Amino acid sequence: MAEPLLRVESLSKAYGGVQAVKDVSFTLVPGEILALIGPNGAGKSTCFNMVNGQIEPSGGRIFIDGQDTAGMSPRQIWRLGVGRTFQVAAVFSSMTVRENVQMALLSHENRTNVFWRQARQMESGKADEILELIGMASHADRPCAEMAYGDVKRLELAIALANDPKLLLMDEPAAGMAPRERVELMALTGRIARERNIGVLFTEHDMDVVFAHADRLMVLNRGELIAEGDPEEVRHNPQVRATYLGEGLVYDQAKTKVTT
Ligand SMILES: Nc1ncnc2c1ncn2[C@@H]1O[C@H](COP(=O)(O)OP(=O)(O)OP(=O)(O)O)[C@@H](O)[C@H]1O
Repeated sequence: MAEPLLRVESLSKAYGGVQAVKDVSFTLVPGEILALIGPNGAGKSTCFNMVNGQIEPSGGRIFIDGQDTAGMSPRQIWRLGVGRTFQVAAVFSSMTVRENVQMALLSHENRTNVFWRQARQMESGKADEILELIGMASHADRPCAEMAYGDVKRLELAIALANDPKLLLMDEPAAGMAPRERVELMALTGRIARERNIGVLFTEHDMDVVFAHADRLMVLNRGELIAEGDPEEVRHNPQVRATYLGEGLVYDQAKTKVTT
């Protein structure tokens, strides 16, 4: 069988006496949208940050495209073709939309040392292609400081795409966005991921976003993977229902609305 894009084997992380992640294993194939969900403190961010190299695992192994990432820095992992977006959008607000994407492209090619005057001329065609892809071509010359938060989050997706990722890690991509914008951002991400065969691993608290856009879900509780499957399987899993009901969350109301 072909090597999955991401293979996680028996991943664990302990902080002193706190076992944040326990023996978690899963795979992700190209073009697949995989959501990692769970109540607060379940271990989602810890898992995520082990995959992107920010946290060193206490045990287990992570393979990206068959390559063991043990001992690699976040930069080395990024170079394997791993793009990421953050809970709080990270863009240069003093630059325009196009300049932000140009910087990301130059960074991908290790050319951020060129003078900015020169850099402005470089990669503008490719930057415009990416902006076209995410529907922001008409915003190219706008300073980021003037943009609405939803547009900044879309730009962040463009920056992650500049690295030509095989794997995209999205930590609560919809946090802080209006409900309609959240659904639109994930629909856009899903479309691009399927078109370009990019595997996406994302964490999200908004169950509308998760159930509408994930191909597959994994549920963590107290560091352990308690369920895995397609949205319908996970929705009807008794252990998952008990976990979420314990948190005061009900997610099977009309249109998978979350109420707390
Ligand atoms: N640096 C740290 N030192 C000690 N304990 C930590 C540290 N980081 C996380 N933890 C603990 O590990 C557990 C998992 O935390 P983590 O942030 O991964 O959960 P999460 O599912 O991402 O939560 P949230 O949804 O609230 O972001 C929690 O009990 C948390 O308190």
